[in-house]
Amino acid sequence: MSGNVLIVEDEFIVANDLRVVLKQAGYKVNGISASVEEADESIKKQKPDLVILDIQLKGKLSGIDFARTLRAENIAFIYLSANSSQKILEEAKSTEPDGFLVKPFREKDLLVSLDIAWYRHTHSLDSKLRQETLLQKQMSDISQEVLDADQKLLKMAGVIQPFVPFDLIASGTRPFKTGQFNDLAYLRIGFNEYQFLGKKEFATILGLKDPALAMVADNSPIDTDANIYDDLSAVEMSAPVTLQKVLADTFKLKSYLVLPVALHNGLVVHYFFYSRQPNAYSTRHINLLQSLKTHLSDVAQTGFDTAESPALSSNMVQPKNSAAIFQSGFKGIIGNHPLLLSALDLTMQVAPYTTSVLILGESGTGKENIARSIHSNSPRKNGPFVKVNCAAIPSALIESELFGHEKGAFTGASEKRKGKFEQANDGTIFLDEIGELPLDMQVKLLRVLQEKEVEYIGSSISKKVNVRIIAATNRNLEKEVAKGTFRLDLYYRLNVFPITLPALRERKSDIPALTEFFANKFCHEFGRLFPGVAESMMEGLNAYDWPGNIRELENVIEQSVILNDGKSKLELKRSLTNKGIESTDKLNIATLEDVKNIQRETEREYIISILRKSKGLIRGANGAAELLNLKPTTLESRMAKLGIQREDFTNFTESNKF
Ligand SMILES: Nc1ncnc2c1ncn2[C@@H]1O[C@H](COP(=O)(O)OP(=O)(O)OP(=O)(O)O)[C@@H](O)[C@H]1O
Repeated sequence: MSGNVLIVEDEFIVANDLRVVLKQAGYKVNGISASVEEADESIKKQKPDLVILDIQLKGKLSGIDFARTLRAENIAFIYLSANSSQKILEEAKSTEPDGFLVKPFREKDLLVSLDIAWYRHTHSLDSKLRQETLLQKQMSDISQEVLDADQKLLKMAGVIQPFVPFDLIASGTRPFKTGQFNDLAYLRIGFNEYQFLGKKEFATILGLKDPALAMVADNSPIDTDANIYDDLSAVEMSAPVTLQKVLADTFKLKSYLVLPVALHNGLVVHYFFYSRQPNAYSTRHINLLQSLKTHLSDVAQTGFDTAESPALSSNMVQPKNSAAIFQSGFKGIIGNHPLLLSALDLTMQVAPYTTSVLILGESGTGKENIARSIHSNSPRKNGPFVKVNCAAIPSALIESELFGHEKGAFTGASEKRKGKFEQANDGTIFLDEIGELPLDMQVKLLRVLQEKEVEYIGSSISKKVNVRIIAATNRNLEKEVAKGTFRLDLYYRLNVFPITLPALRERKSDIPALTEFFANKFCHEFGRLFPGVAESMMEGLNAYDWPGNIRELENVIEQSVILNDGKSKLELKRSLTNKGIESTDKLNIATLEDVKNIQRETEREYIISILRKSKGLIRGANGAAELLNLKPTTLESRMAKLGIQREDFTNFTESNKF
């Protein structure tokens, strides 16, 4: 990058040093400001491409305050601070900086940080602009289609969702003429699935007949401008019962945004975007919606240009059985909890671009599935998807594994070998457990990210690669940065587009669908009919906290299927209650491996007890396979996995010990 830089720093010596280094590197320095007031003046006179921003400044306002102005103006900025404490990092992070530099810093670090910041800024800005242009086009197409109002609103909901995420979208004329309730709404029930709510449905769901329905709607505040309500309980105070309050109670909504739009016939239609997240909306959303006002007005024109809405006769879009929610475009991803859907929105938003993605979430939350979805929804889908588990490769081999080696580069390198980056050429590389990468490898990875080329061990020739990078970790990388075990520059480079996956305990409403999905899968795998899940088991699954997330649930269901007799409903074979968690604490369960060990042990004990009954007989009448209703070959392979030997049970007597 070479462009205009503004330095906002109150220590003159540091600021002057920066100016010299930047000039030598070919940047134009717009000026030095020692306070937010000075910096404000400066950006009004000449807009810089990038700002280097000290956190502690002269005057009342800090760099963090100024960062909000820069964000609103879309100017890239890097923080400069003598303090990289967790608290400052957290506060600074909330302003979405393009980089962070800790004083004292080396000249090289400064230049690398500027490069990374510019990359991050232009990439996210570029992709935002591209997407918003596409949104304008889609909205214009929808407004011109010949469709009923409810169908137009449905289509619009689908295209707006990634930009203004909502759980419920509604539109209706305001102010109300009593008796003419004509709101249309869609409740989000899947990634691309919405349930229609018209007058009839509102009346049923809210338990109100028409005059009451219209009265409740009339009680609601009528906004003349776009507005955000962060706290739906505050709305409750302003009127006895409002439509917003009833909707919030019914659908557990926490915040909403309202946008009034004038129609050609003089009526005003209000669009409402409701979210289950508190503080879900900001002026950024309002600005975007304002830019779509013409299309929003055209869309509403169809439905609200006469007194009676044609959509009132519309049918409800039937929700699918909640037990079988497969999200379209996402292979093997089950569930429709709003937190999961938000992560899927981000996945679809970023998929078409080459932007690096960082997937965050506890172990077993489905990070790999998301990485695969990004790849399969990208233009690289026909290219390779190469997974590297950074935690599983011995540190001595990581470099050759990632970048390849020449023949004879080290002892044992008898052949020239391509590294994973080259194998992933024209496709995607998925760096799982990136938090485990040793520091020296982090430097090398940063180089690949910057130069887009790899160097084999034992060779000085670089090779260009065209690879999209997706990284994942279950660690808190900011903490690792503060501890000094993860490089700040690499963190910023990877963190261009973070996607956080919820833990299973945060999306418990998805447990029944996941349970049914896994139970079906394992019954099919073991050649059994699926007899259903016992109510007691479902209660146990819902009450548990799932430290191992979906992977642990999958293991528990597999175990229940194996240990089930194939006729009765599935039962839990070990206690999963929160009491169980206390006891697991006592058992010192710290990792997923500990959880798996307990599961293995339970299964082992159960199979042993059956083998005792059958006196070591596996096949035939009264054999263990029959008692367990398993194929003998399946039982034998489980026994081999669990280290159980049949011979130990032939001539079994009570004195035998295991
Ligand atoms: N939404 C989902 N629906 C159904 N199955 C899922 C879902 N998410 C994950 N799984 C399954 O759960 C298991 C664990 O998922 P995955 O390996 O992607 O997790 P992870 O977060 O990458 O774990 P780790 O951090 O340990 O690498 C896999 O078998 C995966 O197929």
